[in-house]
Amino acid sequence: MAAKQENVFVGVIGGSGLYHLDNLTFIKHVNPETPWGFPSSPIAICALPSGKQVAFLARHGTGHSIAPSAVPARANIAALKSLGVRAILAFSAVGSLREEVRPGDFAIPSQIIDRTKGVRPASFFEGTSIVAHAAFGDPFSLKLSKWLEERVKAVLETSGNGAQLHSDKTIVCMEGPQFSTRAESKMYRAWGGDLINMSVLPESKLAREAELSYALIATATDYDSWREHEGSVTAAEVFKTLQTNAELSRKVAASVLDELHEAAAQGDILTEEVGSMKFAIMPRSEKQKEEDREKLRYVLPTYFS
Ligand SMILES: CSC[C@H]1O[C@H](OP(=O)(O)O)[C@H](O)[C@@H]1O
Ligand SMILES: Nc1ncnc2[nH]cnc12
Repeated sequence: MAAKQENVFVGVIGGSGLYHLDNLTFIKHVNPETPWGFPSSPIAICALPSGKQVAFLARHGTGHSIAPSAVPARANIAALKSLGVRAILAFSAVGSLREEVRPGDFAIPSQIIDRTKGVRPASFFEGTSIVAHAAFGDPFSLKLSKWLEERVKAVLETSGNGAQLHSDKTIVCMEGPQFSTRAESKMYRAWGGDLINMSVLPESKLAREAELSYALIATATDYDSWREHEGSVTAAEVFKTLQTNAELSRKVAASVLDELHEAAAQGDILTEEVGSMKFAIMPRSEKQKEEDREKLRYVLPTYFS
């Protein structure tokens, strides 16, 4: 088990365009080797102006060298948990499937539609002799997401660039790396999808298995490929807004992390995830291999000690 970092209760996962929280004070890098390998890149332990510390992880690596399908999500979540993280604030650059969610706007989704292709290891229990079925009806931490809404809205209102916050949205997670066809984009809208990305799964599933609170701040960069009289999304289009969104994301992070650290330390917004796996894991049997129990102890010490 990696060494817990004294008083690090909040982890931030940066997506495309957000590779550093350079408005915070860098302290050190830690690079825990987990039973599922190393995280996308060394985790930066950063200090807030108050001195409180947070962990920052670049989902695609700081040089954006890791494609969506290859993100070591199990190592990322396990590494953050091993540091003592209890709540994860994840950022993601997303496509918008709704007119009202404009490029430059932010959204806090509440639901996910899985359009990944099953090529991403999506459970810590995969390949072990232990079976577990995590509850995932509400894929994001309801209390953490609600807690974030007003705070993120307040930052956007003072940002001056007209960015709005949209809540209670459904995000489609596709495999990629190519963007959607026009037909797929329209299909996702018909299914009730509001946003689209390539990275929220299995990250959110693994956070739930590890009993971590997890919320996503989606930052819109394009209208995907559903608008009749417009070109379909291109990386160039996405890149136009990435930096502006990243700057605003850093302001959001700097604004909420101090209070979130305190809340996470006290556990008052974490109760819904802590203990959620207690009845999800099949009862112990002689068929469960000790080496598998040891592996899972890394993320769920309560149940496998
Ligand atoms: C650069 S557009 C596609 C790419 O951007 C998003 O990454 P993230 O969610 O980590 O911000 C999307 O999921 C794709 O990985
Ligand atoms: N249109 C899109 N589809 C998938 N992921 C995205 N990230 C940003 N824009 C996207």
